[in-house]
Amino acid sequence: MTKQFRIQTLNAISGAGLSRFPDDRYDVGGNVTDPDALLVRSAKLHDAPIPDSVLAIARAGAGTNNIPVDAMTQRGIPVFNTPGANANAVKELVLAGLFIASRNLIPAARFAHELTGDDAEIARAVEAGKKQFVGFELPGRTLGVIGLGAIGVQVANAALGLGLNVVGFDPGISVEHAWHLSAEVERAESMEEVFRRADILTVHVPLIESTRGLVSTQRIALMKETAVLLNFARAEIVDEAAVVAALDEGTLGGYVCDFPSTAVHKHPKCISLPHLGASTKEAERNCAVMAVDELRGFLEDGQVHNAVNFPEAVLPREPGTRRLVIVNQNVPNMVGQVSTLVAERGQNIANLLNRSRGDLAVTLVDVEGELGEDVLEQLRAIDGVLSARALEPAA
Ligand SMILES: NC(=O)c1ccc[n+]([C@@H]2O[C@H](COP(=O)([O-])OP(=O)(O)OC[C@H]3O[C@@H](n4cnc5c(N)ncnc54)[C@H](O)[C@@H]3O)[C@@H](O)[C@H]2O)c1
Ligand SMILES: O=C(O)CC[C@@H](O)C(=O)O
Repeated sequence: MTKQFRIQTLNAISGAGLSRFPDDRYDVGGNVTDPDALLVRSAKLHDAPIPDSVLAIARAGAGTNNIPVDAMTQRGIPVFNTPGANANAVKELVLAGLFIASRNLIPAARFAHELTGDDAEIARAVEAGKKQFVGFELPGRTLGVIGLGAIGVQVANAALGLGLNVVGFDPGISVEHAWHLSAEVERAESMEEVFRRADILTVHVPLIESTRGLVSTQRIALMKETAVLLNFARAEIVDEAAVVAALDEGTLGGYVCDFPSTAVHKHPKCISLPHLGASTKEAERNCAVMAVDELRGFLEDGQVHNAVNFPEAVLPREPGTRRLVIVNQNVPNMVGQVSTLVAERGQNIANLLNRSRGDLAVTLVDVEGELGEDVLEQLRAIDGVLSARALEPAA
């Protein structure tokens, strides 16, 4: 039996999320063809053809740099992500990164793993060898945080609890995140100030053109020679060649990241983890649940919540009405043309919402009576309309 919606998953997605797609109406899986929506984690979509059937894409995670967002915007396709859903998991790994760096835990564990002999020989080797792993304590040191969004705020607040001084920089901090940031976090006047002052510096910005290579040769040159750089955001935010050069020259103390590469994974002053930031059961569940709910909201009701390229557009369904979901360019007279078209058919509009963001707008129109393919064709023919769908009355 053909089901109403088809969802193609391009990564392993937590069953806690997938089970929220009602089985009688959704076909879900990796082999689904002609999908209405794609559900991904880190799968790279830039070079993959995205079928014409796709109405929406959801990223079960924070970063959307693996998705061609601008091209999707041109096609009128919303790209959803799951803000904050994995922030605690990343915060915990960043804290682990702090301890890994401050106490030389990975080389120390490697040393212990390699010990040979009986217990007495091991005990002697331990006492002789441990001096090479002497670390430092955190209270009184300064953590620099660049990017105070869902993750950066949690990292900053937790670091205060460990006795660190925290200095942060984020010129675009949201009101919501500012509310959650401790007043004890000092606000830096510039990014360079953070690089200069940090004993440990951590980056929590998205990978976009303006943040690519943000940790550059010039900025690393501002850092203390003993400073440690943490990168649990994206590999490309850091100029790896510059980091390796600074580590080799002794002008940077260490690099802990979530992104192994040929440049760093075997370097004696680098620790890299295999992109584990969001890999907890809790984060995988939170992200999957949020992403599935966002897709269902859009497919079933035309609602837009947490899209990175679309305006928020949330309008409860008007009982008994059919809903037009129109994605259009944000230009004058779109709503006028849509409502005229409906009125000329002698149909009443029970409710209407028009929301815009940049060059794009979403128009939801709840209409009394039938809506056939003819009205959709007329809507799609309006200059500036990118897509139009009609939804049956809500169950
Ligand atoms: N390692 C992992 O598994 C993992 C998991 C989750 C997120 N991430 C990465 O971490 C990034 C941040 O996640 P988040 O949930 O905190 O996102 P977020 O959107 O809540 O926060 C990002 C913050 O960065 C700020 N920012 C942007 N450009 C900046 C700049 N040039 N200087 C200073 N601040 C800037 C923004 O204003 C925003 O407040 C994601 O985009 C993703 O790439 C990695
Ligand atoms: O899905 C993952 O494992 C990683 C997700 C992470 O990189 C993100 O941006 O949220």
